[in-house]
Amino acid sequence: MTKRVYEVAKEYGVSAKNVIKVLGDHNIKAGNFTGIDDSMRAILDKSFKEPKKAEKPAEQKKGMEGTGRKVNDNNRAKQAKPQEGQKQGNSHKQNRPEQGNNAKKQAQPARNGNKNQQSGSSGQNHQNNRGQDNKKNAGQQNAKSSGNQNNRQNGNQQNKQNQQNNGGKRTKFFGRSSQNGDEGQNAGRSDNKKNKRNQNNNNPNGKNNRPHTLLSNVLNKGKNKNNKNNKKQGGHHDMGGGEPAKKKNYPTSIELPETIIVKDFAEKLGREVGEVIKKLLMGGIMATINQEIDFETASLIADEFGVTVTQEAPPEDPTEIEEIVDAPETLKVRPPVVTIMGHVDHGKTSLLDAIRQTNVTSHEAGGITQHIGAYQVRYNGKKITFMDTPGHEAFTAMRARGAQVTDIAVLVVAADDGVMPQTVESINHAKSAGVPIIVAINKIDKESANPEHVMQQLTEYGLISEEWGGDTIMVPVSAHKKIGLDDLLENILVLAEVSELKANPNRPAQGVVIEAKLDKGRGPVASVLIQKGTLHVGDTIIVGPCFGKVRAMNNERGERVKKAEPSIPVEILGLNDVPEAGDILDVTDEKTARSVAEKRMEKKRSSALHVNAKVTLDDLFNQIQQGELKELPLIIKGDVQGSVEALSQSLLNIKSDEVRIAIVHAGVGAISESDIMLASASNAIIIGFNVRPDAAARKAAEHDNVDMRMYRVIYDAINDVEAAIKGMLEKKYEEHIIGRAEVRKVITTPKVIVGGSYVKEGKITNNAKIRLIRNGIVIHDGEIDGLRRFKDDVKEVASGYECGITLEKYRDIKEGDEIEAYEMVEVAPE
Ligand SMILES: Nc1nc2c(ncn2[C@@H]2O[C@H](COP(=O)(O)OP(=O)(O)OP(=O)(O)O)[C@@H](O)[C@H]2O)c(=O)[nH]1
Repeated sequence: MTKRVYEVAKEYGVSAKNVIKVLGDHNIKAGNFTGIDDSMRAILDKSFKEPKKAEKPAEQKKGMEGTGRKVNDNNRAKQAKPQEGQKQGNSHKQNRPEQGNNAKKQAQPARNGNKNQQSGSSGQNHQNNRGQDNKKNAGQQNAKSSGNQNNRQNGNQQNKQNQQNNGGKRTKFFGRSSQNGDEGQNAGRSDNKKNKRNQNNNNPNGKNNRPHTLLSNVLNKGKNKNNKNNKKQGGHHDMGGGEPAKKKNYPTSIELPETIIVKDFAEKLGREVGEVIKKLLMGGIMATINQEIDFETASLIADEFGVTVTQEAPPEDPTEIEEIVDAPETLKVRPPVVTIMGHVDHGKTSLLDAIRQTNVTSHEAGGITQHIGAYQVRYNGKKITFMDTPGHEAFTAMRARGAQVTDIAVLVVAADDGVMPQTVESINHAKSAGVPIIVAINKIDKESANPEHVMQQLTEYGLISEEWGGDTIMVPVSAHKKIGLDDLLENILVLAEVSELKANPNRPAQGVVIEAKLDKGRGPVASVLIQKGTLHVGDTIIVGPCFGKVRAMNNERGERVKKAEPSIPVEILGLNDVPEAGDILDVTDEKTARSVAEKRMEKKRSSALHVNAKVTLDDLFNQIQQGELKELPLIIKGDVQGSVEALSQSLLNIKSDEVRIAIVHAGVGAISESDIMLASASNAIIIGFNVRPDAAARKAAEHDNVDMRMYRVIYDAINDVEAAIKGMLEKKYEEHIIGRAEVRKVITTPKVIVGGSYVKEGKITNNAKIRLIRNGIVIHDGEIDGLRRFKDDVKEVASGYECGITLEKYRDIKEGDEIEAYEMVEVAPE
C-alpha cells in the first residue's frame, strides 16, 4: 500500500514538514497526505539516510552528557575510590564470577570500586545498558533519569511519577530566574500557557490524555504536534485536490482545544464542513459533521489548509494549585526515599530499627527519636530517607491517593522462611508503582537460613540476582546481628545515584502528607515529606482541603527546624484542620490557600455523594469507548496455584484490539484488604476463583468502590471479561435469603390455602420470592401471593411473629414445611 508523507516521516523519524521540504527541493509538491511513490522514496532515502533508530542515541547522548556523566564522575570520585579496600573484604560479591552482564558491570564499579570498566563507558552507555537489562525485568531498577528513552520504555517510571505528581495539574514555569536563593517564593512563578501545554504533552501517560478516537489512531502516527512554523516554510501544502487557502477571509492561525467537533473545527477554519471532511477522507478518515477529532488530527488538517495551530490551555481547575515546572538546570540531587516491604515477621521493623540505631544522626545532635512517619540516616556522607511504616499497605494507600513518595523499595525476605504470599504481593505492589526493588535477605544469622533458596524462589517473580546475571541487587543481612547493613545502605545509594533523583530546592515547597493527627496541645499536626522546593517556617501552605501558616517544624528527633528541603520529613504545626495521608502540600499565598482549600472542601463534600468511578466490568465497555481505558488491570485470587495460573493464562489470552489485559497481581488465598488497596491504587478489577473476600476486604472494597467478581467456573470468568470488553456483559443477579418461616398450621378456604406460619429468621416480605422446602427438598419455587397478620395485609413480617402466607399459583402447603424467602439483587461489589 502506498504510504503517505506523514507515515514515511515517522519511519525516518523526522517531521512531515521535513519530508515535504525535501520533496519540494526536488520540485515535488507534497502535503501531509501525499502518497509516496518509488522515485520519491529514493529521494527521501538519500536525504534521511539515518533512520530513526540511529537518531535516538545521539539524542540520548546529548541528554546524558548533562546528567548521566555526572553520576559516573560522582561514582568515581566519591564512592568507588574510598570504598575500594573496604568493600573488597566485605561482601558476598567479592568472588562473583564475571558474567559479562551489563547491569552487573554497572552496579559493581560503584560498589566494588571496579571503576575502570565504568569509566570507559560514557554515561550514555551506562543508561543504555540498564535499559536493556530492564527488559528482563520490566519495572525493576529503572533509572529515573529524565530524557532517557530506555527507561521510558521499561517501567515508565518517570512518566508514572510525572503522572502522579503532575497529572491534571496546572503548571507554572519556575526555572532559570529562580536559581539564586530560595527566598522570593513566588518570584519565579510565571504564568506560561505554553509550558502548561508542554507539560501536558510531555506526559504521554498522563491523566490528561485526550480520548483516542479512531481518527487519532490513524493520524497520530504522523504526529506533528507543533505546526507553528509551517507557514514560514511555504505554508500550504496542497496535494491531492485541496483548494489553496484564500487569504482574504481565512484565518492564518487558530487555537484548538484538546478535542473538537468537525463542525466547530470547520467554523474555526472558516471553511465549509464538506471541505474539512474531504481533507479528512484524503487522510483515510471517515468523519461525520458531529464527530469529535483530537488535537493532532485537527492540526494535521489545519496544516493542510495552511493554518497555524496552537493548543488552547486546558480549562483551569479551581481546586488545583498551579504546578511549577522546574527547569532542568535548577534540579539538584536529593536523597532517596525508601520503603521497607515484605512478608509478616520477616523482619521489616527489626531492619528499620537496626538501620536507625546504627546510622541515625541522633548521637550527633542528641535528640530523642520521635515517630514522624519517616526518618533520615546518613551513610558515607549521604542521606537516605526511610519511610517509618513498614509494609506495602502504607505504600499502596498513599499511591491510591495519587501520591507516590517511594523511590526505592527494600524487599525483606527471611532467609529461613523464603518467599511467602506477602513477599509476592510486595513485589507486585512495587512493580505496579514502577519502583525499583532491592532485596534484603534477612535473618542470615539463623542456622536454618538458606539465602540461595530465596534467590532461587525470587527468580520466579522476575527478580534475578546480579550474582546470577540478573539486575536485582540482593543483599544478605541480619537485623539482629547487624550484618550487611552497610552493604544494604551502600546499594541503596548506588541505585539512587543511577536513578538520578533530583529536585529543585529553590522554589516554593511541595510535599506529601505521610501522617497526620490532632494533638490535644498542639492542634493539627502533619508529617510531611518534602518533594520539591524548600519549606520554611512562616510559609503559607495549602494541604489537601486544609490551609494555614507553618508555625513550627520538627524533625524526627523532635528538634525545631527552620526549613526542610527535598526528601526531608518534617512535622508541621499551624494547619487549620487535620489533612489525610497522601494529601499534597503546596506553598502559596494566603488568599489562594484559603480559596482553593474552600473549593477543595466543597468538592470533597460533593464527591462524597458520588463515589469515585473505578473500573467495573459493567461499565468497562463504556470506558473503552470513551478512550479512558487502554489497559484492563486485573488482580486474580484463587484457591490453588494451579487454578490461579490457568485463569491468568486464559485471561491474558483474550485478544482485543482495544484493551490489553494486565495482571497486576495473582495469588493464592482469600481476597484481602491489601488486594483491595492494590486494586484501588491500580484501578484494577479483582477476579476471585473459589475464594471469597474477608470481612475487612469486603468493607474496603465497598469504601473504595472496587469491583470484585467471584467465580466457581474459570470459563465463566473468561466469558465475563471477554463480554465486558466487547460491551455485552449482562447484568448479574444474586440470590439473597431474607428470611425463613415454618408452616405450623394449614388453613384451607374455598379460594386459597393459607400457610399459618411462624417467622424464624430474618423477615418475610409480600414481594419476596420463596422456596417451599419439605424435608430438605425444594418442592416449589415461586412467589408470595399474600402476606397477612390477623386480618390485615402487611408488607413484611419480622422474625418472632406469626403470619398467614399464600403462594401464587400453588396450593400444596403442609404443616412442617419451611418457606424460605429470598430476593434477587443485582450483583454489586461483594
Ligand atoms: N534471628 C533473627 N531474627 C530476626 C531477625 N530480624 C527479625 N527477627 C525476628 O523476627 C521476628 C519478626 O521481626 P519483625 O521485625 O517484627 O518483623 P516484621 O516484618 O516487622 O513483622 P510485622 O510487623 O508483623 O509484619 C521477631 O521475632 C524478630 O526478633 C534477624 O536478623 N535474625
